[in-house]
Amino acid sequence: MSVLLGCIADDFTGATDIASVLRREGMQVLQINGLPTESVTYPDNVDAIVIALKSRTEPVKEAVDASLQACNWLLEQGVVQVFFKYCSTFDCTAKGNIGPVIDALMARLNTNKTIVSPGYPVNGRTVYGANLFVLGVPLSESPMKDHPLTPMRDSNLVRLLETQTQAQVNHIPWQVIQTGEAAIKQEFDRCHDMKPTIWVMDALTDSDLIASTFAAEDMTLLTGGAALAQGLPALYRKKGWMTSESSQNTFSLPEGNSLVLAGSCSTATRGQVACFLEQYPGIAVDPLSLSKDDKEYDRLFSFVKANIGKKPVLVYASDTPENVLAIQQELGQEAAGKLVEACLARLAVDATESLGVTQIVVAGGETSGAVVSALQAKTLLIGDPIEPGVPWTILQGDKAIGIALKSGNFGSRDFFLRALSKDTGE
Ligand SMILES: Nc1ncnc2c1ncn2[C@@H]1O[C@H](COP(=O)(O)OP(=O)(O)OP(=O)(O)O)[C@@H](O)[C@H]1O
Ligand SMILES: O=C(O)[C@@H](O)C(=O)CO
Repeated sequence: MSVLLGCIADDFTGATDIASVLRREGMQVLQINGLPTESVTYPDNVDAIVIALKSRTEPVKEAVDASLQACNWLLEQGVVQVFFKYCSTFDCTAKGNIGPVIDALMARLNTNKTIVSPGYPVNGRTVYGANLFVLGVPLSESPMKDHPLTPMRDSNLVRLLETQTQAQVNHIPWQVIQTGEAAIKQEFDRCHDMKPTIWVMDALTDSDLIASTFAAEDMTLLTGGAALAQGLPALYRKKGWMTSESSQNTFSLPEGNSLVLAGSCSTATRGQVACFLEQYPGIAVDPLSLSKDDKEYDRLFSFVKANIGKKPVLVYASDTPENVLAIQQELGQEAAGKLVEACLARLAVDATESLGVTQIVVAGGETSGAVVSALQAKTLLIGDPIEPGVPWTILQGDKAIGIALKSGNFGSRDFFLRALSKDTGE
């Protein structure tokens, strides 16, 4: 059997996150950026394909259509399970897109049951009593309440989902989950409803997540954060679908200059920006000037040009919630986001074309989507993780470019420095 698992990720950092988890557990993984085109080919030994969409904040219909197209393509490749990967902080808007995409995928896969499990213990995301916690703080009291695009103001996953899905939403408490696979299966079996049903799964530890995937072995659709996927390679080995560890991709980062582009305004990214600036040069984007004419872009590019070389350079739009709000009130939330994303994406293209940049670290999922799309690489090869959930990858395009896509909230304070001092491969 070849491709076993097909993942549909709603943003690009989320895609490299789940790809990295599957690779760590011994799968050969291919990441496709955007919807696959006819020209996409892959080796026979690929076990899992991750399709990176930029559907988290798109209008519902567009997100559903793109997810269905991705699902159809994955089914054509013969996958046995489909995994809808969303953020471990359940990032969504009031309208979706998590619920509507799950509904559409359930209908497409002709199934009436799935699970929702965003927990990611190693990165501090846990679910208890159907409430999502970030480093022990309820989601709605965590910095996610001020996210520029998807402010999360409710921590209860059942309540959040009920406003977004047509399905029945049930909950399996941790007291059941921690007793293991058999008890969880009994919970699933108690439901004889023909109505589509989603179970929100509590998860405090990796073992809880692994028990959940084993209990859900017959479900054709799984949904959750990247950590939920960690048990799948072992499950597939148990079923005899995967016999051994696949040979892994090995690569060295291409020699050249390094650029860090930060479009995330998360607390973690702002700390990483401050840490980087203690040692290396960086420049802040001024979104208001950017909205007026090209002078702001020229200022940023000139700074990068003047400073890049032996040292890495940082360009960041990351700012405090108050300042971001002020910019959004002036320019509009979506327009401000797109403007900043387009600027950082343009810098990535110009720096790789004319400043010898071959290593790029991007912070932020939407920002990563914009940068990778602008670099026009259809596939990514996944390397070793720099920190949990953030691997180095190599863009498969005309030029070899190493790129690390860091989820806004991930990484330690010195993440950018660690990323740029680390080579990858086996
Ligand atoms: N100063 C700013 N003013 C307004 N919008 C900004 C500013 N800086 C960044 N943005 C926008 O905020 C959004 C941040 O989203 P992004 O997904 O890149 O980061 P994140 O949400 O922290 O990361 P992740 O999705 O991986 O958790 C982007 O659309 C970006 O362009
Ligand atoms: O799950 C996470 O937190 C990340 O993979 C992500 O999706 C950030 O955008």
